[in-house]
Amino acid sequence: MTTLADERQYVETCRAALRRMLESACENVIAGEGVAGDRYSAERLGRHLKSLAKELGEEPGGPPFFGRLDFGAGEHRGRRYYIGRRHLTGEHGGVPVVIDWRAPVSRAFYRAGARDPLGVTTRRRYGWSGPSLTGFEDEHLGRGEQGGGAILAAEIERPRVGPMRDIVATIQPEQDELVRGELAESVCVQGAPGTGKTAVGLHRAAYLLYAHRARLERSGVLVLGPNRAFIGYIAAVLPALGEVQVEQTTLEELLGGTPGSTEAGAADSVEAAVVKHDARMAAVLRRALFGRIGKPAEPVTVTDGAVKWRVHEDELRRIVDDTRRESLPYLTGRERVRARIMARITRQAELRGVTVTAAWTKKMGRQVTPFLEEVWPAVKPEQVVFEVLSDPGAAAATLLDERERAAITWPRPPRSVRSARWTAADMVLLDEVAGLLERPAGYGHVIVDEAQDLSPMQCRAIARRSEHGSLTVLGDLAQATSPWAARDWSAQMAALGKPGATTVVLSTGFRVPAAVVELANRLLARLAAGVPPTRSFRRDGRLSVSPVAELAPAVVRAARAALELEGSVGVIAADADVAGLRDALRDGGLDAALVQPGDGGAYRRLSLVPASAAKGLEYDHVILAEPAAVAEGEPRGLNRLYVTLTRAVSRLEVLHARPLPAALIA
Ligand SMILES: Nc1ncnc2c1ncn2[C@@H]1O[C@H](COP(=O)(O)OP(=O)(O)OP(=O)(O)O)[C@@H](O)[C@H]1O
Repeated sequence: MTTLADERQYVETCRAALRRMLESACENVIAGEGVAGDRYSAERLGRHLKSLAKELGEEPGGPPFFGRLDFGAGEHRGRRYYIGRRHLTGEHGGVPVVIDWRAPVSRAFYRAGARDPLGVTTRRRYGWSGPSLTGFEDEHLGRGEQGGGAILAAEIERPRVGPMRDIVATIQPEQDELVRGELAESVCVQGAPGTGKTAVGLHRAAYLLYAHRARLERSGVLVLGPNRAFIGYIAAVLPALGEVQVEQTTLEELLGGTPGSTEAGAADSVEAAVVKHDARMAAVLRRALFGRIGKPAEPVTVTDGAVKWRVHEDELRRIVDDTRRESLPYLTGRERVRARIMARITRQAELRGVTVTAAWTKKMGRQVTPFLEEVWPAVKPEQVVFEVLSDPGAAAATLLDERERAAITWPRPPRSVRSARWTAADMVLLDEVAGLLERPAGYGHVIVDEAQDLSPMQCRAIARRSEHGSLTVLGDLAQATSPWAARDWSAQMAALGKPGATTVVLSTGFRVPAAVVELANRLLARLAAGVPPTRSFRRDGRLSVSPVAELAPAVVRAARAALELEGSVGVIAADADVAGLRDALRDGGLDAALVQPGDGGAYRRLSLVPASAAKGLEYDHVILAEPAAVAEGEPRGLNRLYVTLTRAVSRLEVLHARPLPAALIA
């Protein structure tokens, strides 16, 4: 047994360890900069040490640990470990004073229970107020006692005041199993709102980088979210865990679009977008690209000045046909044809006694280019998509019906490729062609959030980048709002290139209070998503549903009252109602940040959120203005309503001037 005073003393030991690590990292930066040897490794070492020094320097006041394990049996019998966000090295590089939460021994902190204590006699959790240790709670697992006490509940129920934070202190066993899953295994997580899918995905990235650092630093880890606002919300979690090398972006940006550019630029009709996102477009584009390959009709002749060498058209036809059958990327195939022609020419030259040098081969190879341009022409993705959207006739015949072909045809084709304005769906088509031309560089691991909304063509873009890596796919079929959304996970995982991947269901919610969950669950039957209802971990929270005479003044009053309380406030409304509410809030003297999908946004206590941008976000207090308008706003309006009902952490206030949607009335 240790007292609070002992534990506070240990905090000082940890802070001293942190200071020592910082000093030695700074010294090493200086030493590292003077390292002899090659400049590349000196620079790399310097960069690594500098970022370590910066990281350490940024966290001197933070809690150095959040838990403790006392082992009474097994490999660690008689040992005590403090668990924190990072290893803190002991004096003279001795036993660490704090163990990283990702280390193998820390697993017991998350998984041990009274039924299977994993050798742990006591698990201790600490409560902190800023940098000060305020208390602790013990579970004597060895004596069969288990129960998340007040500290655990307080951490899960604390008001949200800024962007998303890490959950390392309170990861639950079913979440931990996913976080520490094998790198090679792709997994799909179906989870109700607030079950921690996003949190699990981010912590999994941090865990994998710890467990497979060398490999993943080379191949890369990518986190894909639905929009910029969401990425802005989650962006600080991984850096807070010491991981700054994970690329976090939206699919749109990954494929070369700039945030929000498509809203400002060209847009598709729903009909056109639905066809462009259909898997058959992959076959259309393949045909449009590979249809360029022609039949050789004349021999290839090259000369070194003295002698002419020739490859006959029959031979050329065989080369082209054989290469086509190999199903290589288009440009690789083109170079393979060149190499095979050159092999024939080289053999002839050698038989004639010519000494074949690299310069000779290069010179002859260049003379094959006109033939290739004729028979296997180089092309850019823009050219292929331009042709298909100008006239899908030949490429789409038999693949798309007449109406579908008409839907994707440009009403007024741009004069040239260069003047074309591409829509978001076109960017996916361009990426498909780029992938047919050359294989893109992939990632070691890709984490895909809100994956239920991905189209078959978007899935292919991700599959191309994770062909040799693995995937963590996170989503909720009940929150599917796109016209092409997934209906079941096995098909979606197959589209993502990982057929047969396991699907794990999470159903305990950590965000939404029980009363709010009960209201949202009423919609589930109507959504026919085949997912189980959520159970809430939380017993706190408040729900009110109030009819009002006039919406805007009621929203302003509610927002003003909510700002008196602690935590963030989000006003969520149908997209069409946002402009009016914005004016009303401004006239009422309230400064609300407008959340836009394409914009990472600055954090303010009061946010105004169009329903279409609410996915993945959360606010302590949510004012949902006119649910009927949200439900009517789009074909999958009830799914959208389900999303908006599940954004509240502590309080949901539903205000309606019109009758509530029938599906919401029990
Ligand atoms: N084990 C946990 N301990 C503390 N907080 C948790 C835990 N798991 C999840 N949370 C919190 O619950 C909230 C919801 O988590 P998260 O956003 O990851 O859920 P989600 O399943 O992605 O939700 P949605 O489907 O609505 O996007 C977050 O604030 C997260 O920090």
